[in-house]
Amino acid sequence: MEQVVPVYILSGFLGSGKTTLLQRLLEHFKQQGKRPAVVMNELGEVNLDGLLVEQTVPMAEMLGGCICCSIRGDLSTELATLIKKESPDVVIIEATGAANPLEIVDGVTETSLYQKVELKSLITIVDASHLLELHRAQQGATYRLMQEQIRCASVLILNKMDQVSNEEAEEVTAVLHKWNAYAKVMPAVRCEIEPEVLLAHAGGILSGGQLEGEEGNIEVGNELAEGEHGENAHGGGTHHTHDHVMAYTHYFKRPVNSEEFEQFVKELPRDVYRAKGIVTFNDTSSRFLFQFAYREADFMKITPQGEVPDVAVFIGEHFSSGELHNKLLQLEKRTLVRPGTVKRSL
Ligand SMILES: Nc1nc2c(ncn2[C@@H]2O[C@H](COP(=O)(O)OP(=O)(O)OP(=O)(O)O)[C@@H](O)[C@H]2O)c(=O)[nH]1
Repeated sequence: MEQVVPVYILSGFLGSGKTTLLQRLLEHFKQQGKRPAVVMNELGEVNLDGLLVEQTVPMAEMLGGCICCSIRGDLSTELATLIKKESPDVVIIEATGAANPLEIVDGVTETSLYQKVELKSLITIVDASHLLELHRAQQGATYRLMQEQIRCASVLILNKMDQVSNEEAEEVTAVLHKWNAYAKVMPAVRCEIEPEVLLAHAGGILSGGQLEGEEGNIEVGNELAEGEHGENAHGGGTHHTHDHVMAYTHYFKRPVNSEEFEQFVKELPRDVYRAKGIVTFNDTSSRFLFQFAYREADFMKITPQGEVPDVAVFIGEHFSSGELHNKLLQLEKRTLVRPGTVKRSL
């Protein structure tokens, strides 16, 4: 008889730590002798997170849009095809950080109509200090989206605890309990949680109906229905677009100077809250994967398998992609004028 394939959804705002957790879970399943597969959704046109996942892991990539909006209909088809082709023991879906998780729940449940899948849990990862800052400001589309991701979760990972004080940790934990009284809250640094413990707590997805019924108990329960989030035509009546979120993908034509690039990343406009990419510098010997999340940048040496272009993706709200484009072009031009600068190691 056909096995029922368990499916886990990883939700959480951009840069909160979804890929970090994905890597841990994949390792765990493999140690158990299981064959995991991944559905990965990125707002940009290239799957940079995918490069951090071992090539032996079967993966369906949904690029250039968000599962919950523009390419939502594809999720159930992609999931079904992946299961048919690869016969995995378990599937993990990593949504874009901008996704409304209830729409993904819908997609997975749709798949279960023609394929034996069981949605096991929706794990939401929260960047502790980012949430705290937004909660103190009490406004903005990002704040409301995070709230939605937290409310839908069956388990919550309060990540990046290394960046908050004890008092702040208490304050942000209280916010999570207030918004979602049902989910277990697990504090973590780099999502370091015993997978068995995490998966044991990861039951009981809240359905849209349940959420509606519970709104009276939850602070600012229906805020997502207002403001920048408009209804769209997908049907179901509760879908909210997030057209305030935009992504700019830049393909580099030539290497850039590492110090100038670091400076450029440091000076990114505040409305760019996430960036990542692969760059070749003219003054280092290796290529680098760079990450920028909540104003922190990180550079890692990388040797990508196969043909991977030099590319950077910027995600944020209402920023000028033209301005970024011009600045990057200038960096590229400058290295044309000043070739062969001193080698440095990052
Ligand atoms: N200081 C700190 N950094 C972390 C922690 N967890 C993850 N990071 C870093 O935060 C950045 C983003 O982590 P990811 O796991 O890529 O986040 P993500 O949610 O997959 O990001 P998107 O795919 O853009 O939505 C990376 O540079 C991580 O190394 C943590 O607990 N503390």
